[in-house]
Amino acid sequence: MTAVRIPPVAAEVVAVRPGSPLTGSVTVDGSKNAALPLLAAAAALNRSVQLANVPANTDVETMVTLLQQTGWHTARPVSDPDTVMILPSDKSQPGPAAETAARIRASYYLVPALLGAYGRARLPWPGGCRIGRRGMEQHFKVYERFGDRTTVDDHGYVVEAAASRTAETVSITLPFRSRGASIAALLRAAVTGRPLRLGQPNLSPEVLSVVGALRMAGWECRVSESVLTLVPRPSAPVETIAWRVPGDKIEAGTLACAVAVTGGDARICGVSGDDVTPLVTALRQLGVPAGTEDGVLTVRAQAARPTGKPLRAVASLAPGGLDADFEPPLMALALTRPGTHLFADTINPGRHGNLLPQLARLGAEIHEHSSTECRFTGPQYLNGAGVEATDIRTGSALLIAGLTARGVTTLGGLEQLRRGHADLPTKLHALGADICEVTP
Ligand SMILES: CC(=O)N[C@H]1[C@@H](OP(=O)(O)OP(=O)(O)OC[C@H]2O[C@@H](n3ccc(=O)[nH]c3=O)[C@H](O)[C@@H]2O)O[C@H](CO)[C@@H](O)[C@@H]1O
Ligand SMILES: C=C(OP(=O)(O)O)C(=O)O
Repeated sequence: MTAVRIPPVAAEVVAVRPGSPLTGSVTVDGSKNAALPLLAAAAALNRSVQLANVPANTDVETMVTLLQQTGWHTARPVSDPDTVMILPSDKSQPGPAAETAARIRASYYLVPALLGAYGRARLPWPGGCRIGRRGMEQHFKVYERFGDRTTVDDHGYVVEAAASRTAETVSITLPFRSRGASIAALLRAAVTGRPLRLGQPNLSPEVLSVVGALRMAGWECRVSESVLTLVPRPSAPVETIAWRVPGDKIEAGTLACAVAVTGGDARICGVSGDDVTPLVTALRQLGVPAGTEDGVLTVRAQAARPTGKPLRAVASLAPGGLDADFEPPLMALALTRPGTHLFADTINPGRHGNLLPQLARLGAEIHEHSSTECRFTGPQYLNGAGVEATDIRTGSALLIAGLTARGVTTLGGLEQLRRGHADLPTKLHALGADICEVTP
């Protein structure tokens, strides 16, 4: 199959089939799930921020549009299109368009910036992937601890800023390590200037990149597993701040699983080793040699020795836990490896409901113990079929499965895949995958 590069927006499906082992070197984009809160953090500080390594996926474009709709100015230097400048709000814009905000889950990161600029935030319920209930009650508890008022209705929610100002420390302990609620607390503290003591914080790389950004903006931040504290420094710097979006750990993990499934050897560049440690552990458990050094994730599946050991992939919000978004690509890989493997994701309770029926179309036999836990025995030999990217990671997992499924696999629903990855098929092609974008 000839790989033809067509402008992404034109393709209706991606076709993929087995070919040679993937080899070579590829660089990941900046992380979508870190870029989204960093863009919102820039708006919350209401200072000039230069954010580098911003990925060109559609969720990030949506967030930039939301900033523009709510009065922030954004610019991309022609010489460096991966950099976005975010400039203070002119406070003359209407609120975000509900239909734009409803396209992504992460619109909730904008609440603190909107409270700082307008004293009020009205947003629709989180959109994005349909992967189960996405509550916000912990976000609301955070805002209420800052004295804000929250109200909800069928369409969404309203947060109104506290009427009175105080410099008192805000102390909150989260009942579970929610990433979204942790970032809400950090950004609300940044807007109000109030010291924060956050118990049971989420310490994922995405939260830590916001912590790093606030430190650069002059905040003192201490982090331990049990508590995170944030204190404003009396004389914070005022010039433009330069932040960088970390490399996309999930894109790196996805490419690593793709290389491994084909028995290839490749270098995946631009990602912090710490961010992919749980993924590397899972690859090794499946007998795939993998390691990280100096921002490069190396996979040497040509030397793989299937272990037959069971993989227990349980998504977790705990520090160092397996990010739920690593699970779908790992599942596509584990299907081809000997052993009886268990996958559980209670963080995104609708994910298995998306992914498993699509893998079944390729002939996968997976036993569902419950809606969030399943078990299967590999190796399984899949057959190409027409499948749908019903969420971002289901889409990327199906591309990995298509690299081994006999015949051709065609993946539709590309708008989901592109929400999270600007050009995953192009990166797979750069490693030698037999993949092409097809327009009718
Ligand atoms: C845009 C983005 O970065 N999304 C990621 C983020 O989601 P998200 O920001 O939703 O992750 P959280 O850690 O906040 O939430 C974990 C789970 O708890 C639920 N919850 C959260 C807060 C709340 O007040 N009530 C509530 O029910 C969420 O809907 C989710 O099902 O982290 C997840 C893993 O941690 C990833 O799989 C998502 O890809
Ligand atoms: C679930 C994801 O995204 P979102 O929460 O933005 O839909 C994801 O990034 O895989």
